[in-house]
Amino acid sequence: MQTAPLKIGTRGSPLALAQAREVRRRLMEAHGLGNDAVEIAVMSTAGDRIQDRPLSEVGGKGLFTQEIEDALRDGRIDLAVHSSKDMPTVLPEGLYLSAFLKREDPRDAFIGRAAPRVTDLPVGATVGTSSLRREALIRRMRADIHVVGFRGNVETRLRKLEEGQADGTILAYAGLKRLGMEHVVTELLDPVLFPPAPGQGAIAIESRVGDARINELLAPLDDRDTHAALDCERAFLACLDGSCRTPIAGLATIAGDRLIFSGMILTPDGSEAHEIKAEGSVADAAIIGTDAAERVLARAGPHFFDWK
Ligand SMILES: NCc1[nH]cc(CCC(=O)O)c1CC(=O)O
Repeated sequence: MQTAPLKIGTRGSPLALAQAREVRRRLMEAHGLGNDAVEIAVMSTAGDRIQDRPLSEVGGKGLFTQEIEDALRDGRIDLAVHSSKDMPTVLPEGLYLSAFLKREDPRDAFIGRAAPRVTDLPVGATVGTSSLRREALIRRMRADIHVVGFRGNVETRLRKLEEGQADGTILAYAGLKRLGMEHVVTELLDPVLFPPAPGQGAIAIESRVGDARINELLAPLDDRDTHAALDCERAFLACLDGSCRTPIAGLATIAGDRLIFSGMILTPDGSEAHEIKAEGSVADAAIIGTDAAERVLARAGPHFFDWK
């Protein structure tokens, strides 16, 4: 019997396509499927069309997912591939993140034009980024640095850097690696000083709750450690602030059955930062994240959000 091909929905940026192809390859490999058994459907989202304003101003993370999630709910696609980092903490009714591929290096990378390392940049140098977290972290390291807005996909941001629109930029090392562009990196940033965004470096697969056929096909792609780390990081994020308006960092690592989490919240100018560490059993991943969020909020105190 001929069954219909599996349809993977994705955005059309080179990074999104590389991630969708990775999932397609893994699905074919896990189940011995032929070339025409898995198709990739490219979709445009509002987030791809709005290029001129920071996303934190136009309405946040759902902008990159809504059109794809509509197609998933309608059955036009069977699964959607996303960067975990771009996923809202609350998903539409009936959809869930059913699998996470083994995480790539979660660190941020500095790409310097004026100097290879952040600490060597001249006084008053400019760094291009539209991420509130990267802006706050870089200003925490170097309050003299000026941040200029850098939107667009990875290639666009590197072109802006090349054109001299900034002295350096910061991108996820994972994305550069997936694009085969890790050679542009001039410094890998220490995750203690420069902690990544929750979910950074992990590819998430979204599917329909109760779609047994698809969810069984996805099960062998799911990496247990990455899944636990993401449960913890996303619980931390969900408890702190669903929106993109607060600089938030968080990274969980797994050692056997132990989960070690480190999180941070900052004011947008980096003048105030509050760190939190937590550890526990992998089985309690989400509880550890929620608990860390409650503790970091208590530590920050009621005036932390005064800048809002
Ligand atoms: N918001 C864009 C985005 N979403 C995921 C990645 C990188 C890949 C990843 O974190 O898995 C990027 C680009 C970047 O931050 O450099």
